[in-house]
This record gives sequence, structure tokens and C-alpha cells, in this order.
Amino acid sequence: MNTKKLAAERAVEAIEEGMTVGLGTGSTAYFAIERLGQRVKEGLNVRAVATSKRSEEQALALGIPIVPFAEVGQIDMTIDGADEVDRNLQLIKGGGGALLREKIVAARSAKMFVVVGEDKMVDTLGAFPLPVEIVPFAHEWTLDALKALQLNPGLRMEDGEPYVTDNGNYIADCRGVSIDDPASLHAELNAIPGVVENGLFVEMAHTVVVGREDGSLDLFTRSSLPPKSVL
Ligand SMILES: O=C(CO)[C@H](O)[C@H](O)COP(=O)(O)O
Repeated sequence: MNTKKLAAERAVEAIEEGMTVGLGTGSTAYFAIERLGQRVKEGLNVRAVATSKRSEEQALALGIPIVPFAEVGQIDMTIDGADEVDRNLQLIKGGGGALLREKIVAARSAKMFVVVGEDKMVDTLGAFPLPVEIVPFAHEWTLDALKALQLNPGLRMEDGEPYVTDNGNYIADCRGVSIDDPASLHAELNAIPGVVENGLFVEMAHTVVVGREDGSLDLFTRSSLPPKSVL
């Protein structure tokens, strides 16, 4: 069973005529974009913004209109994947390196739908390495600051070179950290000069759609978090 596809396609059912939609990044978001492309071909009228170059290219190839950010007030809903989801619907994201754009888009969204296979659900965040986006300038010092927090950072590499994000930054993956208090760690990380953003998405997911191996779906909604009005 393709649990990612199952969850992604279910979330796309929530998209309504005329909505502005945020398109996430990764192999699960890929299925959401594919399904949205089908719905657009069937006549659904939406406009979208994307969280990465690759999602934007996929959307454009499917005929999903991508609009400039300046033309978007509030995004009605964003659909994105996650690397881990805990019981409180807090997330680790950024395995695909798009965490900064994903967080900017999620923050502008009335609702963030997170789509995952059941293997992503955890009791405590941190088995998946926490990505932290850092600027290249003096990145060794930023890594030192992460080490001082006992976060075991490692610079993400690609073909023997530091991996470079769509924003021209590096990623430090922090391994083996059990994250009992995501909000505190989020604040500590973003207080380090050189850190641009981190992969903890705290109180951002409204609905988590979980695809299960038996073909069933679970929807978890944060009742305490009403749709945001971001403007
Ligand atoms: O945060 C992300 C990219 O930056 C992805 O949403 C996350 O890595 C999950 O990816 P996938 O759907 O491929 O498992």
C-alpha cells in the first residue's frame, strides 16, 4: 500500500473551488500535486504557490497556475509532508531541504494539512535528524553553537560538497536528540546567529492525514487551533 499517496490524495479532496493553495515539497507532496493537477484538468479553478523549485516545476507542468507571492494575501490551505509527527501534531520537516520556504508558506496559510504514511508517527520527535538551515558564512561557528547545545550536528553533503538549499544556505542535520519540548528547542535554535530557521514546526499543523498500510486513513485535527487569519 502506498500510504503517502493515500494520505496526499485525501487531503486534496479538501481543496475547494477558488482557493489559493500552498504546495509542499517531497515524495508525499508530489502525490498531492499530481492529484491537484488532475482536478485542475477536470475544471477546478485554483491558484497556487510552491515551497520549492521542484514543486513549482511539477505544478506548472500539470497546468496548475502558480501566482507571484505579491499577489497572494492569505493562503487558504497548504498541503505538505513531514519527516516525523508526534502526538501533539508537532512536526520535524526539512528532510528534503525545503524547510524555510515550507515554514514561510505554512505561516501564511489559514490551514496546514500534513500528509504522511503511518511510519512517520512517533511518540517523541528526534529519531529523524532535525534539519537546521544555516548561512554559509562562518558556518563552522554555527555548527559549534549547535554542538554546544549537544545537538550532534552534521553538515548535509551532496556529491562531496555541502548541500545548498533553494535559498543558497546549508543544512545541519542534528542526530540522536530526543525532543521533549519542541517549542523551547525551536526558540533556542533560532536565537543562534547564523541559524536561518529550523525544521521544528510547532503548533503549525491544523490537520494531519495519516495513510495506513491496511488502506485506511486517520485524520487528526488540532481543535485548539482554529483556522488562522494571517492578515
Ligand atoms: O520537509 C520536507 C521537505 O523539506 C518533506 O515534507 C519531508 O522531508 C517529507 O518528505 P517525504 O514526503 O518525501 O517523506
